[in-house]
Amino acid sequence: MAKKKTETKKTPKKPYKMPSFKLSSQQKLVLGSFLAIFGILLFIAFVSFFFTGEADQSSLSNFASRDTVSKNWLSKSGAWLSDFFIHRGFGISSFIFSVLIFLSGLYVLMDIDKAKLRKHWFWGLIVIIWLSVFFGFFVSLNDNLGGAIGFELNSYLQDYIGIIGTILVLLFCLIAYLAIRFKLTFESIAKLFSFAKKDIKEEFSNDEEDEFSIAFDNNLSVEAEDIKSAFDLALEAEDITKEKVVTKDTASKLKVHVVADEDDIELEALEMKVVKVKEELSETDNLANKLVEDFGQFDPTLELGNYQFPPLDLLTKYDSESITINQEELEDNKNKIVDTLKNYSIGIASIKATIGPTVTLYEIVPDAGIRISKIKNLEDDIALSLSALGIRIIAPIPGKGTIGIEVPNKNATVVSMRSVIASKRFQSSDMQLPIALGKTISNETLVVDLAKMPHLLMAGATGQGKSVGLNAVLTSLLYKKHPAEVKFVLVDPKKVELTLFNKIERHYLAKLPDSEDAIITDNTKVINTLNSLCIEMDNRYELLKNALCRNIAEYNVKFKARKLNPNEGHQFLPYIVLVVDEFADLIMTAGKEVETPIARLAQLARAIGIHLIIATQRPSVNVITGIIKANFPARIAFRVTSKIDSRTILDSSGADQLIGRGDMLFTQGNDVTRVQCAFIDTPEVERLTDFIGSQKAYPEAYALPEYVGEESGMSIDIDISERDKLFRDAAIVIVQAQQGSASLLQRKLKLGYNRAGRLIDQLEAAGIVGPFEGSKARQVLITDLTSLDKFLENEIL
Ligand SMILES: Nc1ncnc2c1ncn2[C@@H]1O[C@H](COP(=O)(O)OP(=O)(O)OP(=O)(O)O)[C@@H](O)[C@H]1O
Repeated sequence: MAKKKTETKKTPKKPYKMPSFKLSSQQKLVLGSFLAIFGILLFIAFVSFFFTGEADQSSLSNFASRDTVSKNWLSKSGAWLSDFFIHRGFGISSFIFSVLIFLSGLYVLMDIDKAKLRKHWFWGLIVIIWLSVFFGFFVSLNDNLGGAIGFELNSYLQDYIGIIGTILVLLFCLIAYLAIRFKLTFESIAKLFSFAKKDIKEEFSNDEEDEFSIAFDNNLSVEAEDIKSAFDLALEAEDITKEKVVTKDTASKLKVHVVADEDDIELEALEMKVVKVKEELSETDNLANKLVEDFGQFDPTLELGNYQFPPLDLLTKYDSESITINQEELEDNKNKIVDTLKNYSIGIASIKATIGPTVTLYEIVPDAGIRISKIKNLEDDIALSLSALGIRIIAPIPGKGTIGIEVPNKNATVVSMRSVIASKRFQSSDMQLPIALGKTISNETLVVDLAKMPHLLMAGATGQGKSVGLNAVLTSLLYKKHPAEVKFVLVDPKKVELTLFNKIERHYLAKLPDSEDAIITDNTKVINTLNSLCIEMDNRYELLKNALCRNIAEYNVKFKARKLNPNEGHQFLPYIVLVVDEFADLIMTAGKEVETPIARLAQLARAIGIHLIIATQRPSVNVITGIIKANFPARIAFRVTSKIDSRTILDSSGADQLIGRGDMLFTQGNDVTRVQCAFIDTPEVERLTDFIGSQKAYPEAYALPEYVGEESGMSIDIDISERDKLFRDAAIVIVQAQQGSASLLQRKLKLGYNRAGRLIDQLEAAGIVGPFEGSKARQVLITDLTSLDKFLENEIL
């Protein structure tokens, strides 16, 4: 058993990745034209060699001397190269080299998929060798036909298998080549010979019957009618269901053997071979393979092919970055912890310190028999004795069997954005949406995948590092993702926090088609954007459904492999990250109208690549509601002022004991990790957005689907005859209460939300209530019941 366990623990070896050599467009132009021209030069030199080769023999030995003259059209170099390739190499087949080199140049110039080029080289080399061995037979005619290599290989083969053997080996190679390269089969050769036979058969069959190939026994001619009915009979006998459509293709492969008696034309036996129809799917597959072969995989980054990812230098290196170990402080804290615990008669078996960027973790193993809850209760006493804020006791540390006491360092170190972006963990991560959040207490960079979270909730009191945290998230994505791969929808009611990202509007932002600003600062517009995202979500689900994919990653892989037809609406789908700063403000002003689409997106959008990040400085239960919490398992808590706030965010206390300035607790649903958030200052964000913004961009920001909201003043035309039966009652309720709200109708008429909503729409169309006004109830346009009666009577007239 034990052995088994150790075996399973072995970490799998990482597959070796080939280094990729990506050439810039300029390099491609230089290399491509060099190869193409070199190919042409070789060709000219080779042609010339057959006229001037003999005369140039003597010049070859004096290549270095300037006085030696060569007759080759490309002079001494031409003479030398053609002697090397033709005379000493592969003979006449060396011409293929010049073609292959020229072709390579074209492939590089036009940036065509290299897989096809490799194929050309592979088969080209095989043909070169075969031809030179073949021409080796004719060395007596001209030794340049097969070249030295062809001659040597030929005579080598002859020494071992003789002339006949060599010819047969060459013949076999030729057949193998034709079979593999041109998919030649024995049947296709046989087909060539069967044309004459077919002509004879056609005499016995009319138009329909030439779909069958018929073999007659006893050379008997059977009427076409009979054959057809026999065929039908056979279909019935074999109980082939009607749905099985036998295509013309299949039918042509059907063979009906009819055995008939000499005097009687009755059919005795019927043998039928049904060839299965090829699945339609594999046909698109083959087409896709061919497309990929011809054009390579679809590259979504092609439109901004020259886009340069931001360099690390844009981010600042801070002086106080490296952790300095203050031995005195460590010793002092240790003594205080030990003494305090001793005062409560808690003995310690061992103590260990791990120094993090902002806090040091003291891990203690208490003496046997000590209750853990006893230590946990001493939190305040230990804090008092250490005279420090932000002490957190983790009892026990999950998975370790020790008790942790986190004590803030006197001099906290800054975790720079630069250091986390430069970390190997971030650079080599192959996550879909990697985010470098900061450093853990053991000083390791914490990199998480937003796509897996799948949404993130950030909360904390004001001034504790939320905005910096949001910037860190956005920066991580900007450093790792191409503009084609991710789009942001930014909502910033504070109007100042995210403005810098305006510069990258046409690279990375998404917006509604008719809106001017990509960053949404107006709360009423947020509702439109959220609803538009819901439409985008529904559209994407439709695309995924049609493509038979379960998630966006699968879909994009399929699209890149050219298995999805853009004419059917398929397109490469970028991830969409919705960032809402100050969520509380939104909920306060728009309430349900915001919560409903947010909840819908949070529940459903994970598979189709829409991820939400919402930040709030007011972590109260009416902002972070149950529905929001249920859909945001990944949460970040910066410092908050009360235990209740901490519980609201994390479902546990702890955030109230943080020290601020980016000190945070992160959870993805289970363990809570203390992390020092990476710090990025406004000038750094500015440099970053300037760098990206100065590059070539898309003509427009990514367009979200249009959403026509109720508040857009669109008049709803509803036919009187289509009105709800309760229309009159609803109108009376509304006019009596002088309050146009759907919830009032729900209560008074005991209706569901949808029906009440429809009634309000109809009342608006009739002109009884005014248009939608955000969170306020609609205005009632009719003042009393008498006017209402008159109004409705006039309507009927
Ligand atoms: N990760 C960090 N490392 C060091 N200092 C930080 C960090 N994060 C924030 N700070 C400090 O805290 C200050 C406030 O941060 P920030 O503006 O992000 O707070 P906030 O929570 O967004 O506040 P508000 O809600 O008022 O916008 C920053 O100016 C910075 O000095």
